[in-house]
Amino acid sequence: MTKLNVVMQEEPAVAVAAAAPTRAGSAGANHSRYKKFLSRLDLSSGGGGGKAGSWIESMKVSSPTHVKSAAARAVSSFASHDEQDYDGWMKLHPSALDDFEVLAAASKGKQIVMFLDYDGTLSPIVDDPDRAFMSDEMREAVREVARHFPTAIVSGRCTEKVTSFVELSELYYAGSHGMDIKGPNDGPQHLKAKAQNVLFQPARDFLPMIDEVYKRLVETTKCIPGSRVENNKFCLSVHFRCVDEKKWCLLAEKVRSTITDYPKLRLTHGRKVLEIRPSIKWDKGKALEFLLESLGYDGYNDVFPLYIGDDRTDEDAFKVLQDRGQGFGILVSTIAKETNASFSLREPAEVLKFLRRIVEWKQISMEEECRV
Ligand SMILES: O=P(O)(O)OC[C@H]1O[C@H](O[C@H]2O[C@H](CO)[C@@H](O)[C@H](O)[C@H]2O)[C@H](O)[C@@H](O)[C@@H]1O
Repeated sequence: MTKLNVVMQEEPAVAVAAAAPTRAGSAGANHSRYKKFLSRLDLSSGGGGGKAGSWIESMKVSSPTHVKSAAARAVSSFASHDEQDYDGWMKLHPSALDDFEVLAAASKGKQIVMFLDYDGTLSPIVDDPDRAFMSDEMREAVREVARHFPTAIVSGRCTEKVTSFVELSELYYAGSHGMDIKGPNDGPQHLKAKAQNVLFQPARDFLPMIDEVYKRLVETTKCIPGSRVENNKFCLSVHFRCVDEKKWCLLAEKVRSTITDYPKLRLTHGRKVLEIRPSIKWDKGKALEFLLESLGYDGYNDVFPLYIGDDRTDEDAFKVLQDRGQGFGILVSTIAKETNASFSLREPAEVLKFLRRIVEWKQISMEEECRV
């Protein structure tokens, strides 16, 4: 994994503190507030802590005083602001648009299977999670992708919610961070036939517990303006995007004290969101493997999975691809971040361009094959 001047997305201030002394004052304040917030969660110990020690670790890595790796120093020694750091990072994680030909050549003769995260990948990040709609252009691009390649949406949201946003019945959906997998109801015949078998819910036993914790969290956090608890069926999201930073520690404390009573749950985090989920060995990476197997591609060398995502939870899927040496992960990010992805795209608008490009490329390849 590349070690760089790593920052956690949604914490640009930390990066700024490292790179732009002029803004270091407010960045430093932000950073220490965030550290306090994390320590309130006491994530490194049991009682719902789970793997959150790695969360604390990533805070340390993103700290301005963290000693950079040799690679990071080589890349960023000349850097004096964020954009230069990003340019260095881009050399290691090139744009999937600029290097499209490289990516396409690597997939030549192989079956591409497309995996797409939803929030921050297909739809822009907005304050209200209920209004994170994808554009009609994006929907059309995903529809076209699914006409050419088996396609799955892999999201932290519950399957019903993300399906209602995407509105394409020909896709696979792996909601609740991959804990609720459904096959297409519609679409090309070859997908429909295989999809009949696809319905997997490894955390079914947790449903009553998740419901109970949801009610408790709604109650305990209601005094914190802007906070919001989202029931994602097999997991929960506690949003703090609209919470005054001064109240983050209080929110953290309330979440921590609630889930201490549930040692079978663990806490992770995403973009201004705390995520509570069952402590089972299941994540977006496992969901990707499950879907590849369901599609009949297990042990099949000529498959080329592409996974596009923006969040920490997508790293599990990038890691699976890296370990299998198959396909590529593409990270959506405007900042340099530690990642297992090979390529990058800056934002959903670039994802749209990439999806259109890959369809166009596939159509041209098919025409060429017909001519031969
Ligand atoms: O795996 P994803 O599809 O990326 O889902 C992850 C979380 O996404 C949503 O929250 C994020 O997007 C919201 C809308 O733009 C934003 O307000 C929030 O701050 C982000 O964290 C979703 O609401 C969560 O339930 C998902 O876990």
